[in-house]
Amino acid sequence: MNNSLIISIENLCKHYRNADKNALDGLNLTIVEGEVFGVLGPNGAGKTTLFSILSGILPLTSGKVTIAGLDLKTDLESIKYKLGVVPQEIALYPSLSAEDNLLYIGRMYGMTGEELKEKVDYRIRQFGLTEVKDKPVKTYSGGMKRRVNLLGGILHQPEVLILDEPTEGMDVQSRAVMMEMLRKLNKEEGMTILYTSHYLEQAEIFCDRVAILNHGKQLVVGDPKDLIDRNEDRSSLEELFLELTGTTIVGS
Ligand SMILES: Nc1ncnc2c1ncn2[C@@H]1O[C@H](COP(=O)(O)OP(=O)(O)OP(=O)(O)O)[C@@H](O)[C@H]1O
Repeated sequence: MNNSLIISIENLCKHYRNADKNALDGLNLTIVEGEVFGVLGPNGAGKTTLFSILSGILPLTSGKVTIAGLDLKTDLESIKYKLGVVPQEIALYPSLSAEDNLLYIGRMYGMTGEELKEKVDYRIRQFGLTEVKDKPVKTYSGGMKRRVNLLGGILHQPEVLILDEPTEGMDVQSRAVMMEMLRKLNKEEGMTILYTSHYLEQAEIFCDRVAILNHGKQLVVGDPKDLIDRNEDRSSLEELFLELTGTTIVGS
């Protein structure tokens, strides 16, 4: 990990029409290249809103966001190629195979021919999907579909990977496989990862830094171990989360 800034969020606010308060209320975060950054918070804290803005799905109300030096307001088209966005829902055609789904996604990113084929083959081998690659996705286990879904988000070799609850609803074993894939992408390929999870134990181990949000504001940002150690009576991120938000996280 080096110290170059890859995402900068300055005074970001989001106000939904007819809402009585801001969903994001003056958020300031910086994320450096190669970092694994966790955005944590109870239901309604603003995590999905933040990720939707960073992914270009939702417009921001005010503030400034840059990704890889590009301004989100004016350079969205170029940013699209720097970002890999992996939604929680499976964004695949069920009757197509993993290979055909990935070829299709690759073409949407402008890849073609041998280059595309090689990239798809490589990812399929790398993440242990060779045996099932020709079978329709609808015949896969839930965990396997989520793995293919992830591959769809990284085929174009993004600099930043944005994941909303990548292991939500998975069994323990599939969760471990998914986390190992993400660890590889971060450690071996240097992908910056921005992720949210309800699994605080997982976030504590996986993240270089976390931000805990509530009501659209950041309550604390830092290395989870340092944050926990600031109070010697505290022994986990879960305890810190409870202290700050007054709630245990739903879903853990
Ligand atoms: N389309 C919308 N219109 C109005 N208000 C919205 C809309 N989407 C979200 N909100 C509100 O914005 C706030 C932040 O919601 P958001 O979904 O970003 O939170 P979250 O942290 O992702 O929650 P969860 O963990 O439940 O997914 C909440 O108060 C929510 O009710």
